[in-house]
Amino acid sequence: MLELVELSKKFKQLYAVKSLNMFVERGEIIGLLGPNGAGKSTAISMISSLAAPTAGDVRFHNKSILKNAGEFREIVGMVPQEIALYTDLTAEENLQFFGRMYRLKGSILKSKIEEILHLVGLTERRKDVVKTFSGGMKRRLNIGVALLHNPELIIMDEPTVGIDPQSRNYILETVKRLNQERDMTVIYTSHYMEEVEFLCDRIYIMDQGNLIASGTNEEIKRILSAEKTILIKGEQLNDQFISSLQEHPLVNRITTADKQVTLMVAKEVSMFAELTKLAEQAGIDLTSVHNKTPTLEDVFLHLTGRALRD
Ligand SMILES: Nc1ncnc2c1ncn2[C@@H]1O[C@H](COP(=O)(O)OP(=O)(O)OP(=O)(O)O)[C@@H](O)[C@H]1O
Repeated sequence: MLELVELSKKFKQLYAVKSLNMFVERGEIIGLLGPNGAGKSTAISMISSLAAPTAGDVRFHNKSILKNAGEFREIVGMVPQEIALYTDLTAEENLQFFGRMYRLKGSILKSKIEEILHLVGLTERRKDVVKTFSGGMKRRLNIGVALLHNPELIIMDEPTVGIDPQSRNYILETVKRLNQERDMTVIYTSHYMEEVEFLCDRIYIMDQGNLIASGTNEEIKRILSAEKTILIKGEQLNDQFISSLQEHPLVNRITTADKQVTLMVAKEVSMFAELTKLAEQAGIDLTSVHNKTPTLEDVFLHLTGRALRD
């Protein structure tokens, strides 16, 4: 359905996106995962024909969208990171306004608005002006606007950043429903790996403009088949303990967070006795040590040596 071919965008000396290849089949939910600045927004601005590539092509049903941007916009819905709504208008008035821009009118527009208000859970707040809405409600309405013209493909740029957990769950469930009930194809960007794990059939992981891994959840996690992750918890994990692990020959990688340390070691390595000894030497108590099921976050750490949320 959609194919990116060696797609690149350069800003002065910096490649925001470098030679990105990607394909999307009809009915898939594709995740584009990466930390801030990875190039996700730049990639989807090119996909939605809002920005011109420096090199490469975007093909939709085998046709370059670079030459057919107008036609392509009719079949794609874009949910930008920034909220694009009129805050002095009500939810319903916003939908009417954007609906007319898509040349919808009369009873068709009316029933479409009913359907969308219901879909994004805002029927009861339809008459309220948008400036009284929470961040999550604004984002839900923003998604509604992108769905007005029945797009075949919807592209969402980090739609859950900075909103309350309830709205976040609502949005995730709505995306799933759109996909399952209406066979909508979705490209979903995020730096939350758990969202992408929950939603997506296939995932592309980007870092600093480059594609560093792609595949299904399981395929990507198989990258870690030679390693395992150990999660260590303790009340006072001091500098001595952490540096003894950083310098340890059996430890491939380490990340630290409040009261916990995560190690990546070769699959066959058992660190238990070693950890007890190092804790004793550092004069601390460990509250728990256990092997962790790998996550996409671990894959990212493995591939880049940095945490996804740095
Ligand atoms: N218009 C621009 N001019 C110059 N540099 C830009 C421009 N837009 C993006 N960049 C740079 O390109 C890189 C990729 O940015 P982009 O916004 O695509 O990343 P992202 O993965 O979407 O991150 P975020 O989650 O913060 O939106 C960054 O280094 C950014 O500073």
